[in-house]
Amino acid sequence: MAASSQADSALASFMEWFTARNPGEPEFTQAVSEVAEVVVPYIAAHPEKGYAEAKILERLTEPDRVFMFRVPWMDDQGVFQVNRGYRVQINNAIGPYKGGLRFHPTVNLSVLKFLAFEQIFKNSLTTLPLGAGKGGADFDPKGKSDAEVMRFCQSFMTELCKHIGFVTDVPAGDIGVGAREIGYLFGQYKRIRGHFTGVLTGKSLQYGGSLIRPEATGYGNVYFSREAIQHVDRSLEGAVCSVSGSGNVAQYTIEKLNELGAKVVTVSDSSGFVHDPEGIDKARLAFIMALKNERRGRIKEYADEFGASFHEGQKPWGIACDYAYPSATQNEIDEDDARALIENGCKGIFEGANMPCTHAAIGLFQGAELLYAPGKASNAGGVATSGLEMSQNKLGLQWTREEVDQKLTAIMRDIHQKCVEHGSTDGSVDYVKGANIAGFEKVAQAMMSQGLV
Ligand SMILES: NC(=O)C1=CN([C@@H]2O[C@H](COP(=O)(O)OP(=O)(O)OC[C@H]3O[C@@H](n4cnc5c(N)ncnc54)[C@H](OP(=O)(O)O)[C@@H]3O)[C@@H](O)[C@H]2O)C=CC1
Ligand SMILES: O=C(O)CCC(=O)C(=O)O
Repeated sequence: MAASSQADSALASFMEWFTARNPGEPEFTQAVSEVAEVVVPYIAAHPEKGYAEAKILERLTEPDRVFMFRVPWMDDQGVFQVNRGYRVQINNAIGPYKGGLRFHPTVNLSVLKFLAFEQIFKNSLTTLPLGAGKGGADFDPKGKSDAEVMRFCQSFMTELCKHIGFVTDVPAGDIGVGAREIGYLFGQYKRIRGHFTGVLTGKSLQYGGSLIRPEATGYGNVYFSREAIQHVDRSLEGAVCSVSGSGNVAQYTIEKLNELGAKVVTVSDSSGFVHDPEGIDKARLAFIMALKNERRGRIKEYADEFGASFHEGQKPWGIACDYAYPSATQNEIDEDDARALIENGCKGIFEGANMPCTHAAIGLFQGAELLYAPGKASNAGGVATSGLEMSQNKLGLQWTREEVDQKLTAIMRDIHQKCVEHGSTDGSVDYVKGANIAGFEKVAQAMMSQGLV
């Protein structure tokens, strides 16, 4: 059999095995098939490494363990409430389990397994000793009082604290989990275990947090995009950019794009998007930060304040831009959105969110030969800076803003370089291939060295 048809049949049989084991898990299946399309042929092309016999990819898709637990709490009216909490510990070959917690009504096992799986490759790319995990709950912090969020976090941590620790599993934030939630979670961990350790990252500065961690995912994505754009001899200076979301990642993506001379014309939340052709400058971004981080309001208020247009229930991808930075949630760019971006002259997509593009959308981007960077490479700056927070906690030191930013910049440059090294053919870079192979190799080698565990 020719090598390519051998690889095709290996891929088909791997995906048949995988889907039979994970029925009804569409997000997890999507994330695994994207990786398998690259990694199965790579394994087949390198029989000398022994990865097929050692079933490395099969083992990577089977979490080490999954915790699922009841989270009972009381609302402000004195009514009992029950949510479901999770922690997926998927792989610790290169370091303690590491990855965020998501509080959102759509959280389920498929979503968390996809996020944990992506985290394996992302964390490997950071160059730091970080294994992979993800967790969360189907709890919606929106519309809840601070007291309700605190009671929920305390109940969630009362169970979670049995399974995490500074050298075993170090969670952080994700959608719906920011500085407020991390504070309540850390307080409850310390109260129950009596340990003041860096068991969570994304902590506030007064109790062991790192400078630049809040900024790191957005800044990191922009640093990565700068590398990719320079690699094709272009620049961000003067570029028109579209950003989705208005949470942590979106806010600091906008801040850094402004600093580098680009103009951001969109921002969104789950109720719709705002188009501001004048650009979201520093003052307007400060309004978004106060709106979202303090008043916890809806993005429509931005349109009312600055006379921009608000498009209820819609996504921003029909607006013409040079570069797009999806920074809200999974599958927010489908085939139609991808077509609109391409037709309007978009030259690059840099994923701030995890898996924001559907499989079909990625196919269109790759066919159109624009720059397409998967989140596991481009949004790795957040977890990388969490790794730097862990290092500072171990040393009992706090590095300056400049020191952390320099390390983040170097890490993003290094990740870009690895993508170029593993993803280049005929002068162009396939960032999906580069990120998946580079991320896989390090973990696979560690697993081979550690035997059948
Ligand atoms: N925080 C981090 O360090 C990292 C985050 N990421 C990823 O970045 C993305 C954003 O995370 P983050 O900024 O931290 O989260 P936040 O909770 O701070 O913000 C999330 C933003 O996305 C919007 N959003 C969420 N769900 C949907 C939806 N179904 N449809 C439309 N909009 C939606 C929210 O709107 P609304 O308020 O209306 O719900 C909000 O504007 C996620 O995919 C996350 O996994 C990746 C790496 C690290
Ligand atoms: O900082 C972390 O540990 C996790 C960040 C995260 O959840 C992610 O990279 O998706």
